[in-house]
Amino acid sequence: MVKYLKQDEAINIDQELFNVYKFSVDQLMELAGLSCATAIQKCFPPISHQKVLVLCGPGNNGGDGLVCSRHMQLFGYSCEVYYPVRTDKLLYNNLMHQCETSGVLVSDSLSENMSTYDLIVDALFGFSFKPPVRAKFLPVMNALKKTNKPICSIDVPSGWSIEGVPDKDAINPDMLISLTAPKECARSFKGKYHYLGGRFIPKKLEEKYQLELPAYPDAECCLKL
Ligand SMILES: NC(=O)C1=CN([C@@H]2O[C@H](COP(=O)(O)OP(=O)(O)OC[C@H]3O[C@@H](n4cnc5c(N)ncnc54)[C@H](O)[C@@H]3O)[C@@H](O)[C@H]2O)[C@@H](O)CC1
Ligand SMILES: [K+]
Repeated sequence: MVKYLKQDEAINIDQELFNVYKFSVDQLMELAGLSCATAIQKCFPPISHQKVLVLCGPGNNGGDGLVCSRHMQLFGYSCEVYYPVRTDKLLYNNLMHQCETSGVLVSDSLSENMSTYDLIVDALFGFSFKPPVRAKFLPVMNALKKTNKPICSIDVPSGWSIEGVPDKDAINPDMLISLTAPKECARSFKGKYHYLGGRFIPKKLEEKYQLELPAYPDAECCLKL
C-alpha cells in the first residue's frame, strides 16, 4: 500500500528533491500542475465542465494551480484564476504572465457567485498549511464550503490539517489529486476520485522514504488510487 505522509515527511522529501536531487521549483511545479490538469480532464472533461474557477493560494500549492489552469486552458476549458495574495518572485510573475497570455483571466477579486462555474479547482493550501485559516482567506474558504459545484483539491483539501481529521464544517472535495504521495489527512477523503500525480520521484528517494508508490501505467503522469 502507498504510504500516507506526515507533514514533516512531505516537507523533507520536497527539500531533498531540491537540495540533493537538484530539481528546480519550476520543473516540479510544471510536472505537478500538468498531472493535475490531466487527472481533472479524465474525471471532469471540458465538454461537461467548460467553465472553471481555479483558487490559488500564496505558496507553491497556488503555483501548481497557476500551471494547472494554463494546461486546462490548452485542453479546451475556459479558466479563471482567483489569486489574492501574490509573491513578487520571477517564477510567480512569469506563471501569471503565461496564464494571461494563454487566455486565463487572473483576478484578485472573488466572484460572489461560484454557481456560474462548472468546476472549482482548490489550489489554496498544500502540505505546509497550519490551521487556522488566516483572515484574508476566510471569505474564499466560506464560499468554497457553501458551493454545490464539484471541487477538485490539489494535494490537500484546503483548510484540512495535514495529519488530523477534518473539522465538521470542512470542505468535502469530489476529487483529490495527491502529489508525490497522499498526506495523512487523505485517509478521511470521501470524494469520488482520488488520483496520484507528480511522477518525478527518483527510485532511490522512493526507497529511502518507503513510499511504496503504485506503478503508473505506461507514460501516464497520473494514476487513479
Ligand atoms: N514535492 C512535491 O510533491 C511538490 C509539491 N508542490 C506543491 O507545493 C505545495 C507546498 O508548497 P509550500 O510549501 O509553498 O506551501 P503551501 O502552498 O502548502 O502553503 C504555504 C503558504 O500558505 C500560507 N499559509 C500557511 N498556513 C496558512 C493559514 N493557516 N492561513 C493562511 N495562509 C497560510 C503560508 O504563509 C505560505 O504562503 C504542495 O502541497 C504541492 O502542491 C509542487 O509545486 C512541486 C513539488
Ligand atoms: K489545496
